[in-house]
Amino acid sequence: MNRTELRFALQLIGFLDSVEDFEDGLVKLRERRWLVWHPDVMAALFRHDRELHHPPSRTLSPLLGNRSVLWLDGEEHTAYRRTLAPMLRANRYQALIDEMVERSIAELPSGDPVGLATWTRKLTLRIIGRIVFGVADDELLTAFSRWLDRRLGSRVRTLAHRYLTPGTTRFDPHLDQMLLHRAKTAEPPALAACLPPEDLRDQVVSLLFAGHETTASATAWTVYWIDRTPGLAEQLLTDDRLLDATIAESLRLSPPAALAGNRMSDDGMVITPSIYLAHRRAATYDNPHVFDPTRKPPPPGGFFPFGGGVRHCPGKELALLEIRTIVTALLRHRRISLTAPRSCTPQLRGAAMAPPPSLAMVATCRR
Ligand code: HEM
Repeated sequence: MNRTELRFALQLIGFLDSVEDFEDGLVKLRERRWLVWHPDVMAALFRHDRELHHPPSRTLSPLLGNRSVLWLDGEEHTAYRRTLAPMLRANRYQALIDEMVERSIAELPSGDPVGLATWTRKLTLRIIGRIVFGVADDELLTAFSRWLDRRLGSRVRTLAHRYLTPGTTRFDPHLDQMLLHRAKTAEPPALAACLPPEDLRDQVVSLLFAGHETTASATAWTVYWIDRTPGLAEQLLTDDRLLDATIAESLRLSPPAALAGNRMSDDGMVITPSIYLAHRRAATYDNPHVFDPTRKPPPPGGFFPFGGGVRHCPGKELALLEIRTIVTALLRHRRISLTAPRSCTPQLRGAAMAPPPSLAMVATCRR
């Protein structure tokens, strides 16, 4: 590994910040591997995505398994996406999400701090757990979170998991057994009943993982930006379009996934799209570091928090519905303030950017 790749691997956000001003919007990481974020290159890449390969992530494949949807390719991938699409349609789950959000907010202590990202992670995992299994099982989800946290719960753990014993499978047989039992006994129309039985473990783990980490971070970042913007919380109570613009602007400035999945050409050239850098490009956005929900829409290839091409996130609408529902309910029922909003360096969990665990929310009941 050369110096550039080492910095990219060990200090992802620091490295991305250091190349932010590269006008070409691309940087060579090593021979035949490029990091790209120029909007024209991104738009072309996503247009030709079907012709490219999608190699497994070195960090995630030992956890999610080799048969995860995240790196299935070709016809298998297309068929799997076709099965998944109707099961992830957001409007099927509005009532379920409303109920779970109301319950989680009612459980919040009034006036006492709770870790913001920890709370959103627990709630979004409960929601995707119900969607996948059809029933609530907090014990199983707690065991799943613990297993994931041991591997990706901090930057140090992510790096240790990735580089100390690279490629070693990190399944937990006991947890897998519990997940498979739950998935096999799921009542239709729960999602697990529609998954291919031969890859069930890898697909269940992938959906639980992809379906909550990013949504939890996006929700927490949205609450963070609302807290940092005087007067915004009150405006959002009556302006739904401003709420959607606020969520979009939070996804721009604090994208939960700093990178989209690697793409590889037939001759082995690897391209890593950087969502983080595309969203901060000065030639694309005026004052890119300023949070401004009234911005005009970005050009094609300039905004892609959910990735793009044939791998674009199938949970996008579901995620946006969750974020909208959680933020609206929080603002309606509670007066929110954050305890450490100025020291908010993102925490890396895998390639996901979450607010640090020290960022706490105080949610006082509205009278
Ligand atoms: C704010 C929340 C979310 C963000 C920012 C996000 C972001 C992403 C990104 C960047 C990718 C990679 C796309 C690419 O390589 O071009 C992806 C893939 C994926 N996401 Fe999401 N995601 C979110 C929520 C969800 C939810 C709720 C689900 C529900 C299960 C989900 C399921 C998936 C799956 C299965 C893939 C793999 C798709 C494939 O490779 O074909 N995501 N997501």
